[in-house]
Order: sequence, then C-alpha cells, then structure tokens
Amino acid sequence: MSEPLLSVENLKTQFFTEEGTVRAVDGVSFDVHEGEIVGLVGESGAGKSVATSSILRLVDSPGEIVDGEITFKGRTLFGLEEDASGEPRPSDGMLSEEEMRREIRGTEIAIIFQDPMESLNPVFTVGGQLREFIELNRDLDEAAAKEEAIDMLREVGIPDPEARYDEYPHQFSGGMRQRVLIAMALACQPDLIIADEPTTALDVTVEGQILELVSDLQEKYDTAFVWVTHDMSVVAEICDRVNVMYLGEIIEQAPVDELFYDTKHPYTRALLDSMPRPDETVEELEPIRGVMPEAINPPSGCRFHPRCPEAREVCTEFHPEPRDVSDPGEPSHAAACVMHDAFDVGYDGSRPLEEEASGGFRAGLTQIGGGSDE
Ligand SMILES: Nc1ncnc2c1ncn2[C@@H]1O[C@H](COP(=O)(O)OP(=O)(O)OP(=O)(O)O)[C@@H](O)[C@H]1O
Ligand code: NI
Repeated sequence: MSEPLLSVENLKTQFFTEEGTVRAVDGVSFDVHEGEIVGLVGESGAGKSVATSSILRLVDSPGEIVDGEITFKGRTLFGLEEDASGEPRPSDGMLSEEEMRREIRGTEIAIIFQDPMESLNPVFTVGGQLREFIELNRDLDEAAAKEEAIDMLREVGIPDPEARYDEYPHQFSGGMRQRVLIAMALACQPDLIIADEPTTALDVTVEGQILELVSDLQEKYDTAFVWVTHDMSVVAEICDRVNVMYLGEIIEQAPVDELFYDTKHPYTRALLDSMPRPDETVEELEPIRGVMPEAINPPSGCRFHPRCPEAREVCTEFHPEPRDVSDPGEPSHAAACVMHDAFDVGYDGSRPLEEEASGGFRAGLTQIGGGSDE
C-alpha cells in the first residue's frame, strides 16, 4: 500500500488535573490512507475526541500531547526529539502554530463537530459565513466566493440554495445545519475531514441521509475521513476500516467486515452485542456490564479485564498492546487480547476470573453502562 495520508504513532495526550493525570489517549497508533473512511469507535470517555483534536493540535490546557508522532502528507504535525540534556522538545521539522493555522486546519484537514451551533455564528447568515470562509481560504473575490458557496450548499443537498443563502443558522433544521458544516468542511477541498460524532444528535432518518451524502461526496472528491462515533451501525454504514478504543487505547483494528464478522476482542464483541445491528436480528441486546473506569487510574493488565467475560488471571497482570492476529492470507487485523496465540503469555492455563467476580465485586456494581451512554 502507498504511504498513508495521515499517520499517528504512539500518541499520548494527558490532562494534568488536581485529581491526577488523566491518560486520555495512551499510546494510540493508526493510519489513514487517501480516500479512506476510518472509524474511531468506543464508549463515552474512551478518548476519541481527544485523539482527533490532538491531530490538529487543538488540545487545550490542562491537556498536552506528551508523546508520539503525527505526520500528514510527509509533514510533521507533532513530533519530539531529545535536547542536549535528554529532555523531550518539539522536533525541528514540526510545523509551527502559525503553519498549522495557515496551512493545515480547515484547508488540508477540516473538522466537523457534533453541534453545528458551535461552529456557526448565530448572528451571521449561513451563506455569508460560508462565503467568507471560501474567500479567506481560496483566492476568490467576493462574487466568485458567493457563487461557490451557493454551489456548495446545493452540493450538500440544501434545497433552493440561492434563497437559503441569506438565512440565519436558527432557520435551518439540525440536519440542514450539519449539511452546512459539511459544505464548509469541503469548501477548501481538504484531503482529510475529521468528523466527531456529527450525526449523533440527529434522528435516525436524518442521520441516514447525512451518512449517504457523506458516502457520495467521499466518492466524488476522494476525501479521506476519520469518523468518530460510539455507534456500530454508523461504522457499518460508512467506514472502510475501524479502530476500537477503550480507556485511551486502541484495542482492535480491522477492516469493517473483519471487525463485524471475525471479531477478535471481547470489548468489540460486547459493543456489538450491546446495540442493534442492521444485519442481524438478536432476541435481546446485552448491555456491557459495569462502567468504564476513570482514565486517571486505569486497571492493571488489560484495562478491560474488570468487565470482560473472558478475563483470566493473566489478564490482570499482562498489559497487551495490539498485535497482528490475522489468519494467513487475511487482511491485517490487530487485537490487544492475550487469548490470541500471538501473545503466548499463558492465557490457556490461567484461572478464569469469572466465578470469583460474579459473587464478589461485580455483584456490587449497581450501575450497568450501556453501549451508548450519552
Ligand atoms: N479538559 C479536560 N480536562 C480533564 N479531562 C479531560 C478533558 N477533556 C477530556 N478529558 C478526559 O479525557 C478522557 C477522554 O475524553 P474524550 O472526550 O476524548 O472521550 P470521547 O471518547 O470523545 O467520549 P464521548 O463519546 O463522550 O465524546 C475522558 O476521561 C475525559 O474525562
Ligand atoms: Ni467525544
């Protein structure tokens, strides 16, 4: 395969709070290739948003990227090297804040958030905002930018775009506002769009329409996407490859079909069993038991072990990083679970935690977290 468009390596982003260090993103690696839609999925608090805002270096204090390397089209968005005394400092090649603002954010990598009202200014017309954005970022005069803005509104399926151009954000429905944000994201023809749960607040029908629109646009413009969601049916609908996150880590990484039909991590299985799937009728949905622990003091060993039905003693001790667990000839499929032979740390001979747990502390858990806990 060709060089990835975006490469994230061992990314660590932490928040230094009074309660302690929140390891929000704790050693995450993934690639995005040209024109690919890559999912980032996991329960609330898994670190999805922090991971994506780290890509654009938009993490605010008390948060900080503390380790890792992020490259995009051969340029270093984040990188560290050692100074003379062995302390880490930004690498020579790392883009400056000014370069990030001028050359990357919005133009090369656009971002779409869940709440369009955060990105749209309520006191200016929708068309005016879009036009100004186009004017600023592409060498177009006002008239040409207006024409382009109307074209973009039409492109994202807004009916009667000439008239809607002069309306204000509050005159648009939630779905229509989200379409405006997609138009804005596409306006500079970026190579990558980061979408952070942009359809979560919408009802299912509107969500379906937006996902369809994105698929069409993706084909037409060959834009790559990082699509953040907690919803496996959204993943099934639009993603090519998927990264499943749990407590700051990626625990499974696979093409979408492999993830659904040859699931390799018990957490992914639990996520799949906890929500309705378009491709399967299940008698009963099974919520994931327990709640995701705090990212300040993650459990020892595998971070999922306190909630895992397959957990054995070794899981409390050995902390697995994702390893290739694909069968020969199959596409690359990584999982961070020691039940796979690739780990060879004595899972088969290890004592199951199950019985002890059901009578013990798990019985004490009163709150049962579902898959979508927002
Ligand atoms: N400003 C902050 N200060 C302290 N901790 C933070 C801050 N922002 C995020 N975190 C913590 O970082 C972790 C990851 O949060 P993040 O928002 O990335 O989760 P998420 O997977 O996007 O969840 P959601 O689905 O709810 O959006 C959480 O434990 C969260 O509490
Ligand atoms: Ni989030």
